[in-house]
Amino acid sequence: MRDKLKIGITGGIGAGKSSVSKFLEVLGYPVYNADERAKELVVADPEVKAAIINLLGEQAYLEDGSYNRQWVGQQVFADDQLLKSLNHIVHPAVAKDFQKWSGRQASTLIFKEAAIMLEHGKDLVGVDYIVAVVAPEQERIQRIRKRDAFRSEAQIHQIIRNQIPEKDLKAKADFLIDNADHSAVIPQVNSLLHSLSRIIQA
Ligand SMILES: CC(C)(COP(=O)(O)OP(=O)(O)OC[C@H]1O[C@@H](n2cnc3c(N)ncnc32)[C@H](O)[C@@H]1O)[C@@H](O)C(=O)NCCC(=O)NCCS
Ligand SMILES: Nc1ncnc2c1ncn2[C@@H]1O[C@H](COP(=O)(O)OP(=O)(O)OP(=O)(O)O)[C@@H](O)[C@H]1O
Repeated sequence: MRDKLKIGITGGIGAGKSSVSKFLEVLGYPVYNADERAKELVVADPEVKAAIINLLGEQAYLEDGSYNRQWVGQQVFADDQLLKSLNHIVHPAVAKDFQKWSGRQASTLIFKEAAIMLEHGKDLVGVDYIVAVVAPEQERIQRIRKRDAFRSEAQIHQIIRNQIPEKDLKAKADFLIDNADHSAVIPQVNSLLHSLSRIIQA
């Protein structure tokens, strides 16, 4: 019997990580959203903020101190090296923050949602198993065009190019959730929870 099981939820842009995470939250499970927390930490953590300004310049922040996401996104998604350097600053801070957060959770089963996960390995990300949410690339592009009107189609392709290819994601993940437009996700999440509860009780 395990005292805590940490599960990573990952997937490419528009695959449906947040939709699956929201469903888990509705069921009462704690979910740490790494993408959201990263955007808070780049403002709240003075060391992270200084390192980002050193990397990208003052323009990374707006006059009111908020993170200039749109501008930063334009810079880093078009430049692999710059994205790597930004990851190098942000990811260790997120890993530390996740560790603190998980220590505060009473639940046996907790989740961490993040875009970047299999690129780093389970140990570094601090999870025991990884769930990949997948959907066909064309459907993902259509969803993002609808959700993020400010993003050009070129940027969506740049982001996809910077994420792990779906065939590698499928091969490396411990569990898969197929979130194609017409697939039923809720029964898959229920079956995942059933498998995880068996692991906890083993
Ligand atoms: C580059 C930033 C400013 C863009 O912000 P913006 O609000 O425009 O986009 P958003 O965060 O919604 O991301 C858009 C898509 O790109 C994906 N994405 C985000 N960061 C990365 C990354 N480092 N590598 C690959 N894909 C990424 C997201 O999952 C999403 O699918 C922001 O994503 C960022 O600071 N990323 C670096 C930190 C990071 O790696 N976060 C994710 C995991 S901790
Ligand atoms: N099965 C589905 N059919 C149609 N639209 C969907 C489906 N699942 C999610 N969407 C929509 O697609 C968009 C992307 O979903 P979601 O935000 O959950 O993906 P994500 O993997 O978290 O994306 P990102 O990496 O960009 O944060 C959202 O607008 C969501 O409402």
